[in-house]
Amino acid sequence: MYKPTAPGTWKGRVDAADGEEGKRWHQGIELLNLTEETAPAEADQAIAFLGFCCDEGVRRNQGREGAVQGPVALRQAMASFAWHLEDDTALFDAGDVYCTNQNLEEAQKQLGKKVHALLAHTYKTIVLGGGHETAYGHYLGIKQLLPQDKQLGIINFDAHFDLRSYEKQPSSGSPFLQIADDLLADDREFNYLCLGIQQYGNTQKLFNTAKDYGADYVFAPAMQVYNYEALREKLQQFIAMMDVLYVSIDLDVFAAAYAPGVSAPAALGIHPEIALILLQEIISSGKMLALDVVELNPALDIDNRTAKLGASLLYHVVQQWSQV
Ligand SMILES: N=CN[C@@H](CCC(=O)O)C(=O)O
Ligand SMILES: [Mn+2]
Ligand SMILES: [Mn+2]
Repeated sequence: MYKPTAPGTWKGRVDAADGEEGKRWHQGIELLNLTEETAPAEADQAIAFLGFCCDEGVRRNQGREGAVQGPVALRQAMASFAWHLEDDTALFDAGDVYCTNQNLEEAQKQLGKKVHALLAHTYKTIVLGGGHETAYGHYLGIKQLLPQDKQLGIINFDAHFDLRSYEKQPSSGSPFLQIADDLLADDREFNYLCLGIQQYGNTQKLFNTAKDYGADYVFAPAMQVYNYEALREKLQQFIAMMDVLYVSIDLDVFAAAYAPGVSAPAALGIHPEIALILLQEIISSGKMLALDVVELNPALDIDNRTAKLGASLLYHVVQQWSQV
């Protein structure tokens, strides 16, 4: 269910004549094997990628399968990024958790264990999905690190609430209701802010569930750069009440022109620019503990456009997160 990344996986352009100045991510990233006892991160700033290779959530949610290839495509899209990280920063690839035999529940538990191993050893964790069922596994790892008196804030860039019932079975449509119920059972608050919601993409039932659980949200049409001050204000108010933030980026929040490679593309989805600006706000708070990028379906992508968008957002996340 877990495999470390094989040497040679990260490959790309080499500017040999430029020496250290020509360095790219594939030449700087270090492989981390989580089957062995995890050692504390030695670098001041250690950022680790962990893949969740899973189609089962999307399959159960009547979606279009292919998210299992998400981590592979995101790594490829990141490999040739120019290296501009400070000397105190180290970048790691901690391998992949696989969903086997359609056993989503077990795969999520395994993901939680690996996330916990990374966070407990001071790695800043970035999970590469997988469908949005990735979020519940990610959360299972985060919650073990969360002191009882700390408020967890969840910020989800998504066209969808993903608050579907999991009574029959969990899926990519249910992770945030699972998280909510888990937090509430533990006498904690469910603080959930969804950015980029499509009214046409969520039934009345989902809006009612969002209301019942006190979820806050911004509709996709309001996610515009001209509306930045109002968005910033809302975000800052949310962040101010939280101690720790978990951020999830569902690539289907973006307009299909930018993100065709997802199970449920949004023709009127948001522009990447506003997400980038808001991500910068979030990271600069210094409260972000973990982040994931989910729902990339490389089989439906066009010229790796969606993979490159996810990867480029991660470039900026890594660049900024390593400095806070
Ligand atoms: N991960 C969640 N996905 C959406 C899919 C919507 C659709 O297929 O149209 C959801 O469940 O709401
Ligand atoms: Mn989602
Ligand atoms: Mn979505």
